[in-house]
Amino acid sequence: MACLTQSKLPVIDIENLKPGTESWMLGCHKVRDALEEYGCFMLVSHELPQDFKNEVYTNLKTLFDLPTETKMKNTSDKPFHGYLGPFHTRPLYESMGIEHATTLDEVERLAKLMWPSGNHQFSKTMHSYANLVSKLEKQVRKMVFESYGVEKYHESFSDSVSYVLRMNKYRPPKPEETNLGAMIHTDKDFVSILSQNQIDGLEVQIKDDEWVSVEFQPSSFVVMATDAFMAWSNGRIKSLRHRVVMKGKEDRYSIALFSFKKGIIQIPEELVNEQHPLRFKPFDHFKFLEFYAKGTKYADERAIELFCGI
Ligand SMILES: O=C(O)CCC(=O)C(=O)O
Ligand SMILES: [Fe+2]
Repeated sequence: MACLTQSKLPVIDIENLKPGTESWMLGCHKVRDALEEYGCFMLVSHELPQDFKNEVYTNLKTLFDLPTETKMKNTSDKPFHGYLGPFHTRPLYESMGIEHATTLDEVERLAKLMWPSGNHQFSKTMHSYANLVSKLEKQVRKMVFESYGVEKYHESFSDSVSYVLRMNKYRPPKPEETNLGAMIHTDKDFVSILSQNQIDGLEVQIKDDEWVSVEFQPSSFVVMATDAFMAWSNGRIKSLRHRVVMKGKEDRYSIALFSFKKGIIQIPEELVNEQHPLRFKPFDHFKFLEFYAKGTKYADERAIELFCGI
């Protein structure tokens, strides 16, 4: 049985670091070390003041309080991009995706589907949130690229990134029901950045058999490495296994910003050498998502090994 501890994850403040300075480079190495060793870290950001966070989560509650038929109107050609309702294997969970959430028109498109005359407050708030977090995502990626000495690939990579904002709600279990909100999995995007309302429930596997329950610090996000980030790093970065376990009697809300690279992800040749022979073939990120959605054997990092491992 896995042992559960409350030990803290690395906490890294990446604000006010200027590229080119010594403190920036130190930060780059801290971020990379955390992702290699833990597959995640707690990112402190003062750009998420409590008032704004309250507004974001008030809007989330309004969204999930809508009738199921309304929420189901949000569909997408891409797997895991639309509305996902409760399911017999995960009865506590429902989730709504916004594709290209950093574009106001796209957030308004969802709002018009949900409310007859749109919802200006919702659109404005969620669009600001997506933009704020996408800046953090871009900075984290830049810092990792720099730490590996492959920053020359960062700009063109960023030009082909698209973001999905995935809003999640977990209700507490009824007696006799499972308390598992989300089963053990690794994420399939590139970098995931997660925040939550005040209800904890996220658990991460930091060593082979050690599960840690995450206590979010005020004004913080959890940054998670994914299968695609692991493959890009030629296996150096750890794809984080995680799950959600509901403990209390209150609803839990969380929001993940997922980055996807349109087209092919190449493993930088600089990351291949004698100690690190090439482990993954170049792969199409959205094709990997489709492969996973069709139902592979594994919900964890073994999925990408099957898809493009050497
Ligand atoms: O709600 C959480 O804390 C985790 C969500 C998650 O793992 C996901 O959306 O992939
Ligand atoms: Fe996840």
